[in-house]
Amino acid sequence: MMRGHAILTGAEMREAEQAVMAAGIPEYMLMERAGAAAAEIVWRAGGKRDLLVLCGPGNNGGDGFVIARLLRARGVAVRVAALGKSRTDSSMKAREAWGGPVENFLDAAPATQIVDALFGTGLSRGLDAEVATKLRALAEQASFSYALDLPSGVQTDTGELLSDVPGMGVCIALGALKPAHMLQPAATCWQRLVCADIGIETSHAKMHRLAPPQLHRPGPAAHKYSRGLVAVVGGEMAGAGLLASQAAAHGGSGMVRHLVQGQVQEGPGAIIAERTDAAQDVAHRLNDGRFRAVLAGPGLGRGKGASDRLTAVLAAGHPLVLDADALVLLAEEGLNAVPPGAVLTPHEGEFVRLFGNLPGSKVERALEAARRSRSTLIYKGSDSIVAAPDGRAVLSPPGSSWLSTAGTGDVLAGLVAARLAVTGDGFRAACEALWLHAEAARRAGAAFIADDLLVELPAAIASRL
Ligand SMILES: NC(=O)C1=CN([C@@H]2O[C@H](COP(=O)(O)OP(=O)(O)OC[C@H]3O[C@@H](n4cnc5c(N)ncnc54)[C@H](OP(=O)(O)O)[C@@H]3O)[C@@H](O)[C@H]2O)[C@@H](O)CC1
Ligand SMILES: [K+]
Repeated sequence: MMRGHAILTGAEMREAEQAVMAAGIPEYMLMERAGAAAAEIVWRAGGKRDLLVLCGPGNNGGDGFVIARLLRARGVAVRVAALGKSRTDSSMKAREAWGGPVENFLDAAPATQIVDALFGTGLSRGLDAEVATKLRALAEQASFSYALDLPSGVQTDTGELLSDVPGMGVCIALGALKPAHMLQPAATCWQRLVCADIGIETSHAKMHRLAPPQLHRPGPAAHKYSRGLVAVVGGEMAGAGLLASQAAAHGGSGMVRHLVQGQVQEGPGAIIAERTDAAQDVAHRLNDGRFRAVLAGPGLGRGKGASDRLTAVLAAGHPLVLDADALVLLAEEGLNAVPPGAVLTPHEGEFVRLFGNLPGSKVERALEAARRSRSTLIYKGSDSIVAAPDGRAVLSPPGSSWLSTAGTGDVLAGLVAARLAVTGDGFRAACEALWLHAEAARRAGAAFIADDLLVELPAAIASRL
């Protein structure tokens, strides 16, 4: 599976920094590297436009002093404004090396470009109101704005805004991404995110950014069963099951059986729709060892009949994808009913019903829920997370906000089932499905409906072969 950029928490970042220092590289050298990498990004974007660097008391401010010095050397008209004294050894050293005038932050006049180097991973509370107000004013008056490591006011591990945070142009993550670079509301505080490599070791990271998957075309001996047979167990609302079935069919599986409740509706000829009104009918159809994935939830309903259908699904012994109403029903039955290795796809409301109000960041909640349910989780939202019981997590960058429309969840669930049938690996299937779903949305443009995503799926898949 292709790995995206590593994501480290604030504490993991400090550990990684310690490891680099233990290998003989002093902290100040890391600061020089961070400043040089960021200065290069600012130089490429803004060239010789006048620049104001806003420096805080810690090492984030120290990085700012390095940027100021390096860009002054390139002929940029640089001013520096600081929020009090520099308090760490490295930031004092960087300030000394700058050697130029340092204005008082609250009195600083605007500039065409600003670098926010007030606080990074060491932010411990929200900014004082007058500091936040001044930062917003300077950001709004600038044509180019850069947040160093994180915009000041953003909590590193949770993505919360501890005080008002202005919109920034570029966020320059240092050494590795942090959870806040992927999580809401922080992840919408900038237009562009770049990660500067400063030689921090990240190969041990358990969290990564969602990467474009590496997909494979079917081999010459492939047939419909070898490519993966999927069952979609529908229920009271036929449309949702049909959408999920179509997504499962377009997601690369070999064949889809749609177990319908009530009249069989008109749908694509490639999908085999079978009327299975009673739970025993579902159980009977699922008694087939060729199924590689069974999806239940979209349009299932929440009454006794739906509950009985779900019981048949849980007992069938196939790899499962459980979504929507299946999750609501499971919240009543309890997590013990979920066979290990399933993929669960809750949005916020379904998540809380299933797992209650867990503490911690969205990533921590996702990982705890994966552990408790012994399942892979896609914790959906504009910052979707894939979490595994073994502690791995993949965080999705913000995608198209047009996905907030009816039926897109059904499409995602169908895609997960397809990829599970193809790969046999729930975590991988969840990541591939999430990426393909986001890519289909990107290709669909704006104001699309869920059905439009289906049309874009073949091209989205073709782009990753
Ligand atoms: N780790 C790495 O590998 C590398 C890290 N690098 C850089 O270091 C950055 C982290 O540096 P850092 O730990 O010194 O923390 P930083 O964000 O500068 O602030 C801490 C200071 O601010 C203060 N303070 C906090 N909140 C406040 C508030 N609301 N209002 C007022 N004060 C507040 C806090 O005081 P205290 O909380 O103790 O009261 C403390 O004095 C990181 O983001 C990256 O840029 C790179 O140089 C190289 C490699
Ligand atoms: K910052």
